Amino acid sequence: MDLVNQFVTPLPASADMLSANLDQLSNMADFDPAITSLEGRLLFAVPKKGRLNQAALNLLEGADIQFRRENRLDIALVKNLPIALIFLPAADIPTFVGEGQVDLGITGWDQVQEHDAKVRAGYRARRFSGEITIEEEVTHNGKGSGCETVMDLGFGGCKLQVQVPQNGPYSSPKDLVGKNIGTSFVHLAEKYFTILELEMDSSNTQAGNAPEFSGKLRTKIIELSGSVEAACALGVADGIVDLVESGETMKAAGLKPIDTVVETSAILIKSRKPSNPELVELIAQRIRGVITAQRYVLCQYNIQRSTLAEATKIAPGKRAPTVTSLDEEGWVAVSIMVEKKRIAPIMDELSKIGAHDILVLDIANSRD
Ligand SMILES: Nc1ncnc2c1ncn2[C@@H]1O[C@H](COP(=O)(O)OP(=O)(O)OP(=O)(O)O)[C@@H](O)[C@H]1O
Ligand SMILES: O=P(O)(O)OC[C@H]1O[C@H](OP(=O)(O)OP(=O)(O)O)[C@H](O)[C@@H]1O
Repeated sequence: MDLVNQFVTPLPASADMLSANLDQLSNMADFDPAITSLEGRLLFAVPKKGRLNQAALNLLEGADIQFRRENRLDIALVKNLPIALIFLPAADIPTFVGEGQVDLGITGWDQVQEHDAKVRAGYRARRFSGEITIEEEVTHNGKGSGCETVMDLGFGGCKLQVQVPQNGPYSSPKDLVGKNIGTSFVHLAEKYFTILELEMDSSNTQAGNAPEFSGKLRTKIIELSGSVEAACALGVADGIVDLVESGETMKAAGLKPIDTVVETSAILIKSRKPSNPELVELIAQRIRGVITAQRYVLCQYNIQRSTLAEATKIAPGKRAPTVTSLDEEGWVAVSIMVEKKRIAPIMDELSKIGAHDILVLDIANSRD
């Protein structure tokens, strides 16, 4: 499979690295083409560093995807399944998956949206003559990226927000039109301000004023690769578009949010035509099982049969409770799956209505 030579959009920098890694792999002393070749393997991209890396590796472990990663190699062959893991920056994964060079990937929804906005930017540039409608911009939401979302992975949650200095002159996104915006998400920021400018111009037209939309974005988007929050204080930008999780970085930089561009979390994505759809489905099932196991606990308790209906109302279980008779007249044992975050108040309430011997057990793995 040619991993690096078939890109439609400009090649991400990580493509060169992959090419070198493939050469290294085939030069390894114990190279055995039968087990070391990428041929016939499903290619699965995993964030090589950053916020999503560890949680993604934990998911692979939970799904029993076993691999050994050679020192400094960004390709690892899976021992127990016909899969090769490709370690890439989270930002490049939608490009590789979207163009079908890689079958599956773990990345952030924000990165998929950014890639989509980048693909879309070419179209916008061609038609940037006032013809683009707001509806076209708004409804075109992730469709051009070439990636399909398989599932939300439930970690890496944060928001991409428009931020301005707390004590500055700006209070609404409209105040930033025509100003300088610092961001690493240049294409999403460009899309956001395109929509905003179109909306402002169309309401100007409705108010009888001449439309200002000249066919060129008036807001200047400045690309920054990190420490974006410093841009306002340093006089580089009037506002920024950056990720916010706890809000600590934003506050420390004296900034406040004035709008949210995208709410994001980590997702599993697949290409439109994966090389082995059955294996994609198997991996998706295993990952779903791991996520369910992480989210739920198993709760067991004993209760009088006459109170069972009331207890079931408090905690109905994921599908329905498993009820077994106890070797004691009028008593039953109940077993249910409960979301971890709700278990404490549920135990309180069950106890209040007369449940005994309430036990909570971790779930190691699960399958729907
Ligand atoms: N607090 C957070 N800040 C940044 N990203 C986060 C955060 N929480 C979750 N993420 C997710 O992690 C993804 C990767 O971000 P991260 O900055 O870790 O990547 P990276 O590959 O190390 O990039 P960089 O080299 O720019 O730091 C983001 O696109 C986002 O989906
Ligand atoms: O809301 P918080 O919990 O403070 O997290 C948000 C910060 O985390 C990210 O930066 P990161 O630490 O990944 O470094 P970077 O600035 O180099 O991107 C992001 O760009 C924010 O600066």
